[in-house]
Amino acid sequence: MPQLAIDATCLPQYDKLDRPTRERLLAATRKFRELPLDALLAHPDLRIRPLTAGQDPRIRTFRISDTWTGVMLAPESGETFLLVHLLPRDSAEQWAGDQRHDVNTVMGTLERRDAAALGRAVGGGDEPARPLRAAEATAPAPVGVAVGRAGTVAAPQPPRTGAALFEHVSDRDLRRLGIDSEILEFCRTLSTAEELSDWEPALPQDQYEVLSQLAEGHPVERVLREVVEPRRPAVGAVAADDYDTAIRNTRERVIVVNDDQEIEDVLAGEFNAWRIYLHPKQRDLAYRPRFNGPAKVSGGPGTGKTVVALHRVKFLAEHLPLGGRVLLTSFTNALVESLKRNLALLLPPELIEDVDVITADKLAMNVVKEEQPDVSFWSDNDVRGLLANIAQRHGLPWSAEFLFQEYRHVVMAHGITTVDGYLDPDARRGRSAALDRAERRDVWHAIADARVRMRRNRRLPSLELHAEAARILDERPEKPYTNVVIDEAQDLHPTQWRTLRAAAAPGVNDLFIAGDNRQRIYDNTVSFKRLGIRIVGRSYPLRVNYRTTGEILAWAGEILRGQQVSELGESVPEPAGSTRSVLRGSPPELRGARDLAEELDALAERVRRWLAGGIAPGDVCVTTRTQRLRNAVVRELADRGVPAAVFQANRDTVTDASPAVRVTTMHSVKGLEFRAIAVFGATAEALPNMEHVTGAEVDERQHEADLAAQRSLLYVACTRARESLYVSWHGAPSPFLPRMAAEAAVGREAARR
Ligand SMILES: Nc1ncnc2c1ncn2[C@@H]1O[C@H](COP(=O)(O)OP(=O)(O)OP(=O)(O)O)[C@@H](O)[C@H]1O
Repeated sequence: MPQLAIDATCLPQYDKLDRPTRERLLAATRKFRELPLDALLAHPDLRIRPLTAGQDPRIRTFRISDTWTGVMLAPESGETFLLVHLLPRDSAEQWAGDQRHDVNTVMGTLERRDAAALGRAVGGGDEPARPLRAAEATAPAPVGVAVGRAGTVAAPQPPRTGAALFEHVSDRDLRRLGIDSEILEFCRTLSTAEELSDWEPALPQDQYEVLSQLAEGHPVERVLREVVEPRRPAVGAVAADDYDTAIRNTRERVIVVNDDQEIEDVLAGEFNAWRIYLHPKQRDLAYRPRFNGPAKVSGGPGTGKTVVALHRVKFLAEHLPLGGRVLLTSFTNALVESLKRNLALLLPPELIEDVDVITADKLAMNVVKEEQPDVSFWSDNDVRGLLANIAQRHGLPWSAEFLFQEYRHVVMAHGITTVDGYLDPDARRGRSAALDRAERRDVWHAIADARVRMRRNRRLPSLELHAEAARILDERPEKPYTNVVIDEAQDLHPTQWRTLRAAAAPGVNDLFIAGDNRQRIYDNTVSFKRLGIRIVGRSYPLRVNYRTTGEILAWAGEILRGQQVSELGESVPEPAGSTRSVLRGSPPELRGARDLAEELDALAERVRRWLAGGIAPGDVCVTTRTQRLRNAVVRELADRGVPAAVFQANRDTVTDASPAVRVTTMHSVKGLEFRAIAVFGATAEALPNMEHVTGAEVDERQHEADLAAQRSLLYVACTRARESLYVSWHGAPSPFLPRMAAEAAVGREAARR
C-alpha cells in the first residue's frame, strides 16, 4: 500500500490554506493510504501527473482544489510518496519544474536543489545567473518556505574576501563532507560568505549547512563530526537510487508517519513538527547517553533550546534508575505550564510520573516547608519596605532601593553570611557606588537586621527561600533529583542556581542547562564557576532558527547591535557565529503615529488585515510594556470592532481556540510564539521605562544593566513573531528601535501626510 511522508518544510504553508482546502488536502492524504497504487495513480480527483517538463522525473503534482496544488516526490524504488510542497496552482508547475531531489550518498539523506538556477550558474545559459536572493528582490514574494539566513547580534565574519571562498578546502575534503560534483563546481565560483547565503534557497539543504560552516571558518574535521556524521544512518550506506531509505533517513526534515492517523495530526498541526524531527545537532544533545557533568545549550531565540530540553527530559526519564526523578524547571509559572503541556505530548503518562515540572521558587518553597511548615512568601517590595523602615530608624543616608540592590546583588548573590564577608574587598566588585569601611558596616547591619526579622517572622522572599533551600539540600546526603533540566536559564539569580545545583548530586548528566543571554530581561548576572557549576568543554550553541523569518530575525538583531552579549554563566563574550532562519517572509512593519488614538487606529487596521489574510485571531498577539496599556488596548480594539482579550500566560494557553486577538505584556510573551506580533507603544518613555531602571546615582553599573535588560525585553517581544512583526509608537520612538529603520518609517509617515 502506498505511504505518504511529509517534508516538514512545507508545514508552514498549511497554515495559509483556508479550512475547506485543508479538508480537501486531508481527504487526498486519506486516499494515499486507502487505495492501492494503480487506483491511486488513476484517481480522477487527485489527478496525479508527472511534469510536462522539469528537472526531476520523479516529481508529481496532484490536485488539492481548483486553486491549490500539492507537489510530491514519487520514487520508483518504492511506494513512499513524499509531499514536498503546497502551492497555488499557477505557481506550482514552475516551482516543481525547477527542483531536483537527490540522495546524498555520504550523509544518506534526501536533498532538494533548484537545479534550474544552479544549472544556469555552473553550466552557463542564455540568461546570466543571479543569486537567488537578488532575483527574489525583483520577483513577487515567494509563496513557499524557503531557507534563509539571518544575521545575529554578532554579524558573521566574512572569512576571506577577494579570494575564492573555499580555496582552503581541498576537493577531496569537500567530497568527504558530502559535497557532490555539481555543488563542488558551483562552490568554487563563490568568493564571499554573503554570496553563499544568497544562494541558499537553491542549494541542497545538508550541503548548504556543510558549506556555511566551512565559510564560517570551522575546520573540516569539526564539520565532519558535527554536520556529516550525525546524519549518517546507524548502519550501512544509502545508494544513490535508494530514495525510500534516504527519505526515512532524513529525520531532520521528513516526517514518515506509520500510523494512519498521524498524517492528519501532522497536517492539522496537532502533532508539532518538533516532536518528530530534530536537527541532528539537537538530537545529538538531547539523546547523548552521557555528559560527564553539567552541560549547556545556548543559542538565539527560536533555535529550539526548549525543544532540546524537552527531549532531554524524555531521554533522562527513559533511563532513570529505580526511584530516580527528573526535575524540569523554568523561570515563571507560565513557562512551567507551557513545558508541562508540551511534555505531555512527548512522554507517555508512566514516564511523566517520574518528572516534576516546577519553578525553582516552588522547589525552594517545597524544600523549606518540609522543615518550616509555617513559612510564607514575601515579595521584593515587602523587603524594600522593611529596609526603608530600618534605614529611617537608624538614620542611614541610603535609599531603600540602594539597600535592596546591595542585599540582592552583593549579599545574596555571593551568599555572604558574615560582616567580614561583606567587608572583603572582592565582595562588592562590579558595584560602582563607593562605600568606605564604616559605611559598609552600617549597610551590612541594616541588611542583617532585615534578614533576622524576615526569618523570625517566617516571611521569606525568594532570595531567602533559596538560601534556606540550598542549605537544607546541601546537608542532605540523598538529593531529591537524579537529573535537573533548566530552561530559560538566563534569568535565574545565583541563589536560585544554588538550590538547583544542590538538588542533584554532582556527576554524570546532573544538570542540563538551556538559555540565551540576549533574552535576559531581569538583572541577574551569574558566574557558573563561582557557583561550582563546571561546564568546561560541555557548552553547545544552536544556530538554526525554526520560529522567526530571516527578515524579522535580522531586524530584531539590530536592537542589540553594539551590545556586548556575554556567554551564559560566564563573563566572556559569546563566541561569534551566525544563526540562520528556516523561514522567510516580509520585513517588519514600523509605524510612528502622532498620538495614541492614531496609533490605536493603525493597530486595529493592521490586525484586521492579518485576520483578513487568514491568520486566526488566537495567532495574533499584541504586546505592551505595561498592564495598564494592555488593558486599554483590549478596550480600544474592541471599540474599533476587533475582538481582543487579555492573555495571561499563567492562566491561558496559546493552544486555546481563542476567537479574540490576544493582548499581553512584553514580560508575559517570554518563551511563547505567535504567527503575528504587534509591539504596541514602543515609545521613548516606555522603552526604557525609567521607573524600572536603577538611577545612575544609585549605581552606575546597575543602571547600565537595567537598561540592557529593557532593551532585551523589546528583543524578546519582537522575536516571538513567526511570520509578521509590526512595531508602533506615537511621539518619540524608543531609542532601542534600530535607528535607520525607525527613522525611515517616521520619514515615510511624514511624507504621507
Ligand atoms: N528541529 C526542529 N524542527 C522544526 N521545528 C523546530 C525544531 N526545533 C525547534 N522547532 C520549533 O521552533 C520553535 C522554537 O523552538 P523553541 O521554543 O524550542 O526555541 P527556543 O530556542 O527555546 O526559543 P526562545 O529562546 O526564543 O524561547 C518552536 O515552534 C519549535 O517547535
